[in-house]
Amino acid sequence: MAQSDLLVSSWCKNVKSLPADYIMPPEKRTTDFSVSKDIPVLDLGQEAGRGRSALIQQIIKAGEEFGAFQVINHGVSDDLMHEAMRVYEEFFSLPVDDHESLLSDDFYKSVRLYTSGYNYANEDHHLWKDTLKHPACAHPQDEVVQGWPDKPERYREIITKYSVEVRKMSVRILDLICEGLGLEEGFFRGELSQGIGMVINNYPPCPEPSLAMGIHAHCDPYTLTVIQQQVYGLQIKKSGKWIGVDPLPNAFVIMIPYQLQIISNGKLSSCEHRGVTNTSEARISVVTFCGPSKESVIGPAKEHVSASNPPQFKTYKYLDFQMNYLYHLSKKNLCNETALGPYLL
Ligand SMILES: O=C(O)CCC(=O)C(=O)O
Ligand SMILES: [Fe+2]
Repeated sequence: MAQSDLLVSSWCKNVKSLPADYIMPPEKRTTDFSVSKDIPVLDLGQEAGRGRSALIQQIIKAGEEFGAFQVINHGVSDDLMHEAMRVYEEFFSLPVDDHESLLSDDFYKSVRLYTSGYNYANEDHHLWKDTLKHPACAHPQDEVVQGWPDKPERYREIITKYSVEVRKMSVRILDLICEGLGLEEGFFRGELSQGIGMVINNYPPCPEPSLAMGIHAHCDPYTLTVIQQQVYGLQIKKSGKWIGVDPLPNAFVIMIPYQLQIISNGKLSSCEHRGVTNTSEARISVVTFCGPSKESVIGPAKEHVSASNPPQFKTYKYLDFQMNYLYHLSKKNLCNETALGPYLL
């Protein structure tokens, strides 16, 4: 079948029940769709005034307890967030012919539109989503923009602005985390946050959400994950229980990925998360991340290791971590044991 015919968005309107290969086995289904107000909502505006040290404490506490928090007053304008979401709504509504050049089943391609998970051909059960991924840009002049979609017409203009602004906010949050963890100033600037990218997921309305899955439970491999959403669907796991993240207008969800857990020697928890679908509204999640460059050497920071607090993780090259992560993702057995196991001491 042509790649374009596989996109969920190209055929989902014609089905009233879930095709057999989208029905998850019972252990992979989700029965809990409740939204929680517990996940901390932090006001980044406090940074400018006397609230800075309180903000840092709130970030570290949320990172320890939830591995995630939401931010408001973060410096990215409401208009730009709105425009970016509009661009993605338009992108995923384009006729499939306009997507032809982006569609690919080669998971090594840096710019790629694909359906379901990382490796469709190898899946027993498909995910109810289509995904676009590409590198992000840190400056308006970055050449990566030339490889991005050129439709809708405003794509490159709006997403360049968005990517630059979200990157600024991410570096700001990483600086606050750096201070909260007592690391050397600028610890995360440079190679630990140089690998930057965007993943945009489109989950069309689904006839049977309790049998389907949007995205399986996982932790991200990166240094920091930023998510924009306006429809409910993101859930995080806390103390063994799944809780839904309330989609607040103009807020970003910030998630702690594996590298922050490892660098902080387990003080911060990486956030296990998954995506569920709903019957009535398409959901788009705009994920912007920063990760280490391939050659970065990573391990618990010296400030978090002592005789009474021995290192929990080995020191490794990020490329090695990433390859191991992708290997298990493609083998359908990605979980904390397989992603972190080889790096545990
Ligand atoms: O759709 C979401 O909110 C989560 C997406 C996600 O976890 C990912 O793309 O890694
Ligand atoms: Fe994720």
